[in-house]
This record gives sequence, structure tokens and C-alpha cells, in this order.
Amino acid sequence: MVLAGKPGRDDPLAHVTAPPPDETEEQRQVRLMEEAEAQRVSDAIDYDIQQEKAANFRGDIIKVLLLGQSESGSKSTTLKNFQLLNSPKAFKAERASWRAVVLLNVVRSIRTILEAMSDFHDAQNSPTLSPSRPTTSPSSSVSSSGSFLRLSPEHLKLKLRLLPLLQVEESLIRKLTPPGSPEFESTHLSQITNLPSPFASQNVKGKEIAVNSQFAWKGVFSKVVSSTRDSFDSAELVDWEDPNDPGRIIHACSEDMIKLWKDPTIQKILRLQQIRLEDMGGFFLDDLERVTSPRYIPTNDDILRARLKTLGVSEHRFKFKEESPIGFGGTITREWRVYDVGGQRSLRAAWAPYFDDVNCILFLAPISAFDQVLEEDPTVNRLEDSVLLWKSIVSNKLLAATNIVLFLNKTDILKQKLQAGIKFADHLVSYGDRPNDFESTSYYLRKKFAQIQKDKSPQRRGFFCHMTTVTDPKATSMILIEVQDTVVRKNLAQSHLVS
Ligand SMILES: Nc1nc2c(ncn2[C@@H]2O[C@H](COP(=O)(O)OP(=O)(O)OP(=O)(O)O)[C@@H](O)[C@H]2O)c(=O)[nH]1
Ligand SMILES: [Mg+2]
Repeated sequence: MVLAGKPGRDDPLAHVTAPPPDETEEQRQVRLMEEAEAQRVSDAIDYDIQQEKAANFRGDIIKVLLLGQSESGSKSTTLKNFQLLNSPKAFKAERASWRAVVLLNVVRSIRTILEAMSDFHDAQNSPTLSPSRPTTSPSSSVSSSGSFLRLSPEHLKLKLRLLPLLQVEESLIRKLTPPGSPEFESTHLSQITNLPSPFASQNVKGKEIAVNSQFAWKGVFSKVVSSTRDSFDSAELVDWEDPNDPGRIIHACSEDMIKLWKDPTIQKILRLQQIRLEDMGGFFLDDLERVTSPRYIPTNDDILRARLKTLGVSEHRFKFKEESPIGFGGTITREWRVYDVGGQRSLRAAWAPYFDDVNCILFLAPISAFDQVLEEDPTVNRLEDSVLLWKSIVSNKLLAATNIVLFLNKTDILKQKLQAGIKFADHLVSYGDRPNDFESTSYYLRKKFAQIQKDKSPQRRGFFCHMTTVTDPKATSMILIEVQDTVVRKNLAQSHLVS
């Protein structure tokens, strides 16, 4: 039968959206009200999208994407610097929430030492056992100074006394990543307490807690206190009387932790196994007395040094006032949207959807990582990974007109490593016999990144590069102000070009 021509019949959705044939007057009124409300919501969304497009076009909204490998030193730390610079009050209000992360970082460092002691002990006692770290071997019990290394009964007692910390770690992680949260599967360490020896578990080694910034982890350790007072002190959020507060056990273990970290034999064992805790994110072992004290609240510096791996992508908005470019002495407010992403290889596919409308990419390359390998793939050198990532970002056609600012970061650690005698050329053969100092190595890297950008960019773009230590808030704030300035100027120039 031919139905064409009958009103509504040639619209395939007509019968789906049509009112039910037996609709009462009352039902009709309800339906019409619901339809009107749905239309209102839809119009409001359309309006918001239009407004945002217009604001984007005028340069009122500036979108910044932070990119770089995991622990690049770093995206989340740079974001914290943005927060510190543009909304210091909000940053201060969150200080107490970071206490759990600092304590977790402390416990993780101690676990690394305990595992190194176990490896060393096992390798010493069973010459046939394949040591879990490449540099540990029975013969490695002779230190570089030639003296014979041995763990004493006192060391083993110390280790036993520190065991409760492993349960603290587990309970901190459980609170930060409750079952059902996306992070739970990737980070939980529940096996650790079920094992006869907590150090026997190979699969927890190197596991690091990751938290999706969307998840409200900052609230999980807090008392419920609501306050809009300006003088609000985030210490009020901590329930200091809570008998289950993880800080209590950590405080009780404080003296033993200090003893362990300062012990010369332990230091030598760590060196033999090439473990440099002081170069890793979240290093607080030199501040144990302070960070494990009762009623400890992290300082701004502590928060910048705290390490919490990112999963997913999160957006952070800041209002930023600046002088009007037209020169009437007034100010204009711009909104900055900063996107922090997880840098681990498996998470990089999530970056692409952000490429088509960001105004600026801040690319972070940890240049201190020249002698390290990726946690997710130990066959890949971390500096090489950063270089390859840089190549793929600068050559990406979607990003051809996007401003890219490069931070060659962790310069403090690079300096320390070179001073400690670690040879740059041993890991980068092309470096040849140039001097093993900071000036030469950083100059070499700067040139290398610049050359790649020049060769691979689909169209000409300026090379904006900063040598950074983003855990230094003062120096970083100056750099960020400069970056903000450059991006605004470039953005204005671009919008004039298109208008
Ligand atoms: N010493 C030193 N430490 C740094 C520097 N930059 C970052 N860090 C530390 O390195 C660790 C890792 O930094 P994050 O900002 O968490 O790294 P990320 O790039 O966000 O890493 P993912 O979330 O895994 O992608 C943190 O503990 C930082 O405090 C630096 O310039 N010097
Ligand atoms: Mg991060």
C-alpha cells in the first residue's frame, strides 16, 4: 500500500513521538508541560554552547592542555602551580586533604626500602636465586668501598617493627580508591596483608596509587564541616581525635623510619640496587620528623612535591584578570581552562579529543630521566619516550596552529645526577664527549627539541622553551605569567587574523 502523501506518515519518527491514541486531557497537560520543559533545557544548552563559542572566538576563554609522559614532572604539579598562582585561597583550603597523600608517599618510600632489604637478604642467602633487581647479586654484598655488607639482627627487628605501615598503606589506598571506583582495579594492593611475608609479593612492586581527578578524593579524609569563612583553616577539616586516623600509626613509627633511612648500611644497599628515592616523586624521607608529627598539615611546597598519579582527564577553571589591551586602563577577565591528563602510555589515546580546540599545549619533558626507563615498559628509555612524544605532538596536523610551550623540567634532579657523576653520554651515545655538566647537557637537549620542532611541524611556529623545576613555586609562577602573556598575545593575533 502506498502511504506517501498522508500527513505525518512519511516521517519515520512520527509514530514514535505521536501522543498515545487514548490520552486523557490530564495526561495531555502533563505531556505538554514535560515537552515545554525539555525544550527549555535544550534551548538553554544551545545558548550556552553559542556563548562559549563566541567567548572562545573573542579569546575570553583560553584552553591549555598539559601533556607529557607519566611523572613527567609534571603535569599535575604544573596544574598545582596554576592553582597557586590564580586561586591561592582555594589552594590553601585544600591543604589538609593532601596530608593523606604525603603520608601515603612516605609509606611507599619505606616499603621500597623494605623490599630492597628483602631482595638483598634473599640474594645473600640463596646464591642460586635470581635477584629481582638486575644489579643485585650475591657478590653485590661487597660495597663500593670494599667493605662487607650485612643486615644485622637489629635491621631485621627494625623491619618487623615497621610492618604495621603496610596495613596503613592499604587502608589509605582503600579510602582513596573505594571498590567500584575506576581506580580501584588498577591500584589496590589488597594481597599484601594476606601473604605470609609481605615482601614476597612481586606483583605489587612499583605499583603506584592513581586517582582520577574527577573522583572526590579530597573529601574522603575530612570531617563534614561547611564553611564559607575567609579565615577558614583547612586543619579544621581533620578529625584529630579519630582513633583510626592513619597518621597515628605513622607517628608511632616515626623514630624507626628515621633510623632506617639514616642507616649507612641501608643507604649502601639502596645504592647497590641503584634506587635513588630522592629522585622519585613524593620524596619526604628527609622531612620525616615534620611530616609525621601529630597535627601535621602540608605546606604549599609539600603539596607541590606530593605525588598522586592521574587517571583520565580533568578540567580546572580559573578566572584571570589582566589589563585591557585597548589601553583605557580597565581590566578584563579571562577564563583559563587547564586540562590535566594521565601520561601513562595506555592513557594517551584520551588526549586526542582535546586537540581541536585548545589554544596552548604545555609539554613537559623530564630531562633528569635520561638514565631511567618507563615504568609501563622497561625496555624504553624515558628521555627517548619524551622525544618521540614531542615528535608526534609537533607533527600532528590538528595541532598545526596551536601554540606549544616546552618545559624541560626536573632541572634540579638533572643537576644532582650530573654532580653525582652519572654520565649523560652513557645513556645518550650521540652526546659524545661533550662536558658532563648542566650547561652543556641542557643546551644539547634544548637544541634537539628545537630541531625536531623545526623539522616536523606542518607549518612554521615559534619555539617557546623554559628550563624548569616546577616544584619551585616562585620560579614557576614567573614562567607561568610569561606563558599566560604569550598565549594571550598569540591568541589575540590569531583572532584578528580570522576576523
Ligand atoms: N625534584 C623535582 N620533582 C618534581 C619536579 N616536577 C615534578 N616533580 C615531582 O614529580 C612527581 C610527579 O609529578 P606529577 O605532576 O604527579 O606527574 P604527572 O606528569 O602528572 O604524572 P601522571 O599523572 O602519571 O601522568 C611529583 O611528586 C612532583 O612533586 C621537579 O622539577 N623537580
Ligand atoms: Mg598527573
